[in-house]
Amino acid sequence: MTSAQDHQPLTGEPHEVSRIGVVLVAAGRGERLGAGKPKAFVELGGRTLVEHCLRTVTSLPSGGHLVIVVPEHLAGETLRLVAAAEPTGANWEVSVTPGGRERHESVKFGVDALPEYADVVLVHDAARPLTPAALFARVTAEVRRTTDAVIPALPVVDTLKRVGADSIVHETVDRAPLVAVQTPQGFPRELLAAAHDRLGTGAHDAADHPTDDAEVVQRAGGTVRTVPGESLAHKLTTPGDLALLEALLAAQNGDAR
Ligand SMILES: Nc1ccn([C@@H]2O[C@H](COP(=O)(O)OP(=O)(O)OP(=O)(O)O)[C@@H](O)[C@H]2O)c(=O)n1
Ligand SMILES: C[C@](O)(CO)[C@H](O)COP(=O)(O)O
Repeated sequence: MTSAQDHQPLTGEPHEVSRIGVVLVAAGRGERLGAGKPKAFVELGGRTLVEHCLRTVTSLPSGGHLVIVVPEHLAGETLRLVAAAEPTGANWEVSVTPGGRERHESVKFGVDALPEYADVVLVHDAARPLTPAALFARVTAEVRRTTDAVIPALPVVDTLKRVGADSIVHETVDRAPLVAVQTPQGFPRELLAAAHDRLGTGAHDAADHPTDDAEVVQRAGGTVRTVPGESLAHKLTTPGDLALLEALLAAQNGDAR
């Protein structure tokens, strides 16, 4: 496992140095959205979330391998979406693999499906369909510079309160050291793979599920750094987020005209 202390540059043959692995996790059920279908296959501006992410990732000039992790029964549909996607000219291979019951299992299956050459791996939620390509590039550059785990983060802007089960406010929480984190989260491949191997895919107590890969790496002793996140990387979780993302997309399209 690449430890946090190693700090060796990630090098290899010239062709291999720049190509990355991206795991797009899209195998969730989308229960909080309640759209009647898995969230990653919901449409935003006429395209599924999977298609939005596919277009962004395959526009990245590094090239590499994108593995899309989906519910098993939607693997065929996903392959059709990939086949129908406009070519980007970048050097990307795309594959599709079935996910697991929990997010961390889906990530592990995705990492296992990547080719050997992918020495840097980005894990991205399909639920963040408008994430700009610049954020993928920012995270990748910081992983290569530091050989640590790197996650995008935004400052928390609301006043925060700790509330009891009785709805009574107990205290105001100092927000200064708190951030809200996003994806893509980037890792030296060996660090991520070893941390997921250590966690395993067996049944875990629901309260003990890591909600992101940075947590998986931290549990294995790795260092996690932050880079500035992007408001466009907003996550689709509830129906209210869909309206917000539609508005962001419309503003983006308006800007492009
Ligand atoms: N077993 C799972 C669970 C989640 N995900 C993916 O992880 C990302 C973040 O998860 P979340 O927003 O929690 O999505 P869902 O699990 O689909 O949502 P919910 O918890 O509301 O069911 C999503 O892109 C989702 O598709 C996954 O690939 N496999
Ligand atoms: C990974 C993640 O997107 C980071 O913000 C997020 O933690 C996953 O979704 P959840 O809503 O926390 O399950």
